[in-house]
Amino acid sequence: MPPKAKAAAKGRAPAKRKLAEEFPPGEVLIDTGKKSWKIGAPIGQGGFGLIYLAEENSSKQVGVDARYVIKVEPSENGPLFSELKFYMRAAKPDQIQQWMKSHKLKHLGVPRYWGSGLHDKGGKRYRFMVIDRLGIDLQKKFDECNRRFPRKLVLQLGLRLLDILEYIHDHEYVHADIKASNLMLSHSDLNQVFLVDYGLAYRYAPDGVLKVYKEDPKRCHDGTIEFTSIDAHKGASPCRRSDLEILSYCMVQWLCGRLPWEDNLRDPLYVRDSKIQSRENVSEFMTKCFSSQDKPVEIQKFMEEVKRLDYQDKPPYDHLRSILRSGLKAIKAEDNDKLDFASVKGTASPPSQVNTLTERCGPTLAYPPRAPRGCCKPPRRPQAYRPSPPEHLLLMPPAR
Ligand SMILES: Nc1ncnc2c1ncn2[C@@H]1O[C@H](COP(=O)(O)OP(=O)(O)OP(=O)(O)O)[C@@H](O)[C@H]1O
Repeated sequence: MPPKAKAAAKGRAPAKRKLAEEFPPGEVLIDTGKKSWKIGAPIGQGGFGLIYLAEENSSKQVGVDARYVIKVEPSENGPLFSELKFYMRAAKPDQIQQWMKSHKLKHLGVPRYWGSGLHDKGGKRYRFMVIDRLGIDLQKKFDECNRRFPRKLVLQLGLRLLDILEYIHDHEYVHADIKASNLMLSHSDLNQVFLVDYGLAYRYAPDGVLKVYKEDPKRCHDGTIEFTSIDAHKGASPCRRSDLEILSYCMVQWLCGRLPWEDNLRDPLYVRDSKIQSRENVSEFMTKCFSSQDKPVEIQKFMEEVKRLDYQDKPPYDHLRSILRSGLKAIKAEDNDKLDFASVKGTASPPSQVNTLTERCGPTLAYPPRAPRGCCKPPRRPQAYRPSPPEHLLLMPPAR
């Protein structure tokens, strides 16, 4: 059981992290490279901090079409610090540009990192990070589409994610929390999708040295319960195959609306065992999720391929891409760079239950919290369990 859940089970409230207080529009922050940034309206709230619209500092106010956002957290909070290290190591604009050129990609959905620093206000110290401003997240799109995405769209999203994962894996990181609410469309181009929230990203191969498999009972079930990998359920640090396993659960949920274990997310051992059973018999798992005429053969092949991977294996990205492309071919579609979110005809799946880890850790709110049209309650957003980073990490100087 994770520490926070353990505290809750014993009737103690989990230790609360401080939220950044709201800065007024016009506040100027200076990053470590001496570049100054002006803050606009807050547009998002995560578990630990706020996200503001931002622009390079000038005499103008920051408008609604700002190109950047600034994520701010009290400096002693760990999550932004770990995320910042990922961005500094792997998301510099030149680095991404070079990769896109060498891999002949028109788009790579990793938000660019533009700067970071510390800002003092009212006797308090805040850490901030400047990244690309993005638009709507795919969980909202999924709910708008009656919790089903068309097959073509799912395969296209799978292809985009394979590009993203190959890039971040090549830069020594795994994401470990892929899900619709962590996928956002570009603010200016609704055909571009980005993977965000690197708060749980893990450096699985520091300086090229792969971590070895080791189960830690204190870390069991890290991630978002419905999608997290079997490795994470067992308390092992996430690896490349974990990201691909999570992606396959996401694709299945987007296609059929609901994963078989969503009826009992309160029981992490039940979820773990259901996933282990599914891996042992992928064909039976597919039968649980799809009717015989709707069964996407390519997803089954994808899962069989992922199942073959050992903990330290490098995934066969090209082969996995070719499996998803064969699915597009089977429905006479091609990957034409357009993401079409038209709803799928059919019955909507009932909303999934709230998971216990979420309830115990306390949900994070969208800012401002918004209900979908015709609904009085916001739909449940799958929540990640975030372990506190070790103390020594909080004291480390930022990565170069
Ligand atoms: N680059 C971005 N551009 C625009 N909005 C963003 C961006 N990144 C995040 N947001 C918005 O801010 C909200 C909070 O994002 P953040 O990454 O801080 O979340 P978090 O702390 O990881 O918590 P959670 O995963 O629960 O949302 C997101 O839900 C999203 O609506």
